[in-house]
Amino acid sequence: MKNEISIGLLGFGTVGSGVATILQQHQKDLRHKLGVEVSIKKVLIKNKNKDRLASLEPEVFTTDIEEILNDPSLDIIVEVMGGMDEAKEAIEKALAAGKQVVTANKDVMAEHGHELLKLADEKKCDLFYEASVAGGIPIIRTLEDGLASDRISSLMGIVNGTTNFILTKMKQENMSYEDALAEATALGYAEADPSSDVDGLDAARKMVILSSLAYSTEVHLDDVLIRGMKEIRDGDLELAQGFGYTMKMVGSSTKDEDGIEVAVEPIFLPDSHPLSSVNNEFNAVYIYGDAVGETMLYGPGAGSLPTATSVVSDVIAACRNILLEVNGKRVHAAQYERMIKPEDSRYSKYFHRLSVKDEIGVLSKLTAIYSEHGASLQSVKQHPAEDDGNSELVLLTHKISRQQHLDVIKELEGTASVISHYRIEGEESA
Ligand SMILES: NC(=O)C1=CN([C@@H]2O[C@H](COP(=O)(O)OP(=O)(O)OC[C@H]3O[C@@H](n4cnc5c(N)ncnc54)[C@H](OP(=O)(O)O)[C@@H]3O)[C@@H](O)[C@H]2O)C=CC1
Ligand SMILES: N[C@@H](CC=O)C(=O)O
Ligand code: NA
Repeated sequence: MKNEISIGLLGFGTVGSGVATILQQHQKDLRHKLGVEVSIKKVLIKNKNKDRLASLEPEVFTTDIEEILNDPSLDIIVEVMGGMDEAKEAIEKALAAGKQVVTANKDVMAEHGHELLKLADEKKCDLFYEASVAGGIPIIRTLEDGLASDRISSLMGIVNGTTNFILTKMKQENMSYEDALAEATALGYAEADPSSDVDGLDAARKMVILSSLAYSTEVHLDDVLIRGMKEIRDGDLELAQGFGYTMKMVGSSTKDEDGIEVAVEPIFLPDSHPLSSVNNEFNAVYIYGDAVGETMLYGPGAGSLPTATSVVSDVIAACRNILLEVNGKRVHAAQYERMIKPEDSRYSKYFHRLSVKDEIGVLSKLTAIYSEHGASLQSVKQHPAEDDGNSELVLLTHKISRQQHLDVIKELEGTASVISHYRIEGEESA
């Protein structure tokens, strides 16, 4: 029986230093929970001269990844270095060497998770990745364990802390997009390349991970419809508010007999929707299970200690399995064939904001386009003409297919200029 479990930590930045802090500060509790000592024996860094957010003995640090991956005394490799190829290779090597792996890397898990989990199964090793989605929220564990008895039919989440922080600051404090992004970066929420936050890729990766798990099928990044924050125009947040909606960057996925649809986009959420009041860097995931009905998990989606909480919980799970000698026993193989829904069977209400020449007959020309495509309108609002003789029209549709929405937008371009358009969440009565 082991009396000590040793960790090799790949990365000592925002998350890695949080992992060290929690392991140090909660050492007594961990010893009580596990009955053994858990300690960090080696840490990979790039730059030996950097100031660190947590302190460890200087001799644990190395810039040579092989020194960690080839160390037979290490039981668990914690990958919090980020990036793609090197991190993926490190996870593969660690699994090949029979080590348990914990990662916070959604880039790797979204794009290579299926093959890495298969490798973990073959090598009878654990590969845990709770921190990869919604930092401090135990969402992976909830889908794998808490809701294991149910069939999930939809998931909706605010799964990117940076974009939620930016939208909150813009709405509540009238902050500019640039200032809000700079603050999110300074607070350690944004990715090394924040374009993956604001362009929706980070959230899309998280939705791939969640949807694959929730529906027990392979979901690929190409399957996700992605629209980023660049689609948002000045005045859109206020317009949303005027109609009783809140603009949020939301990841959504549903499964029915036509297949799965997954999207990440700025959408209009009714103010009464539970996700509308999730602000700043907080995340929340709203789940609908056939048996359980609605549930929602809420918490910090990014940041050093919240994310490290999930990483260390995965370490604890791996330690328990080591002590019971049951690592690598989870079933990861997908149960269902991958089936993605076509555009013409994805239904929603839409918001269309147009700029039109303020002249006689323009409104009837526009509404005729909607009728031709079988898209019925819930409301039409016209704003007075500006000095340039153009006025703005805001149209809300009833539920139409995404294909109808795209066809209408394309055809409108001859008669009007489309300023912005968004999906509206909710039923007709919202
Ligand atoms: N920050 C957050 O809130 C969250 C992050 N994540 C994920 O966690 C992972 C880590 O993120 P975060 O801690 O923010 O990243 P940081 O950039 O803060 O830290 C990365 C660490 O890895 C080290 N590192 C990176 N590449 C190399 C390399 N090639 N060789 C040696 N060392 C290397 C860096 O070394 P050095 O310090 O010397 O530069 C640094 O210590 C990422 O996958 C991220 O997506 C997940 C959820 C939330
Ligand atoms: N950049 C990410 C960090 C956590 O995954 C975010 O903003 O959510
Ligand atoms: Na999580």
